[in-house]
Amino acid sequence: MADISPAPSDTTRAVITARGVRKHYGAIHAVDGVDLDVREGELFGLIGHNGAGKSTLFKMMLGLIPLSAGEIRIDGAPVSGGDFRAVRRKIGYLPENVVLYDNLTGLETLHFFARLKGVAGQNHAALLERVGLAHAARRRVREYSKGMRQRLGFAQALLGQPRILFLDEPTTGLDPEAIRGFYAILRQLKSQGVTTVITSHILAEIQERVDRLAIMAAGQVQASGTVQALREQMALPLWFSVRVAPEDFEAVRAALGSLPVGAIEARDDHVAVQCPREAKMAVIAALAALGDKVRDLGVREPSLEDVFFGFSD
Ligand SMILES: Nc1ncnc2c1ncn2[C@@H]1O[C@H](COP(=O)(O)OP(=O)(O)OP(=O)(O)O)[C@@H](O)[C@H]1O
Repeated sequence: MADISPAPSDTTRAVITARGVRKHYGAIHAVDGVDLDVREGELFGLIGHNGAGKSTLFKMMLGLIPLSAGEIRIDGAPVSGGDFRAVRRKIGYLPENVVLYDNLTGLETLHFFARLKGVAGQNHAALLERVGLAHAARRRVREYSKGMRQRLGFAQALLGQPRILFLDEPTTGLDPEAIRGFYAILRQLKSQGVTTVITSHILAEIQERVDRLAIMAAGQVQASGTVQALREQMALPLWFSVRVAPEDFEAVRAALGSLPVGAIEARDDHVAVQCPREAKMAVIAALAALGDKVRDLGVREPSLEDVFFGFSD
């Protein structure tokens, strides 16, 4: 399901800023000079190979581990400064491996985390219902499935109605329906101005849903922007799928003969045409001139996976 709410404009204030951020563990440069701005109300994706530095960057943004160099500000406050305590209360965090206590029920878990976070006055039963766990509120976590644990982890991140959410691989273990429900909640939160940073390895899931994203590799941001901007920056070709009768395959070739298209491959009931973005409209015009011979036409944009491999390899 595509996110149809508008992306925050370029002028929206940055809630998270990172400048020259580094984290070294001895000789390992886990994060190696990251500059990043995340705007208020934005749903921002952070993607990268295993070990690219995403979780380390998250932990620094949360003030959980010190920076080796650089500066991160959340809501204007440096994460290493005294003012960050107050900002910390506005942040919700779902770690990659959320630690839950098997002997507690779902409700008790939320009470426990609420005390730990110092937030009171929230209806925990309603929060469990929001993440689809109302039926399991009084069951012990030891009886929870992987997806239920993940939902409970998400619920704890939402305690205290945070304005900024850091979610590290939040959809791991969720079934497709739960993933939809999860993003529906993120959209609601976004409409209330909540800023969310999310990591995921499931690129197909993230590409339709984030406003902007950053691709990390070897501790650095290789590229950032909207999925469409990254596609254009990579100048990856599109693919047309032109459905025609086999006897008309040659007519398609001939119609495209003078255009700067790439591969033209005849398949079962269609011709696949690789096309640079700038030739897209000329190709459509040439195919339209074939009239009824063209029975159907599809265009496949490069996927986020194509873009990802282009930037991260
Ligand atoms: N406490 C630590 N001590 C030493 N090296 C570490 C530590 N934490 C992370 N690293 C190293 O830093 C690099 C980045 O790790 P990080 O966990 O940030 O990657 P990631 O992008 O979150 O990976 P994944 O997608 O697998 O979760 C890796 O090489 C990792 O081994």
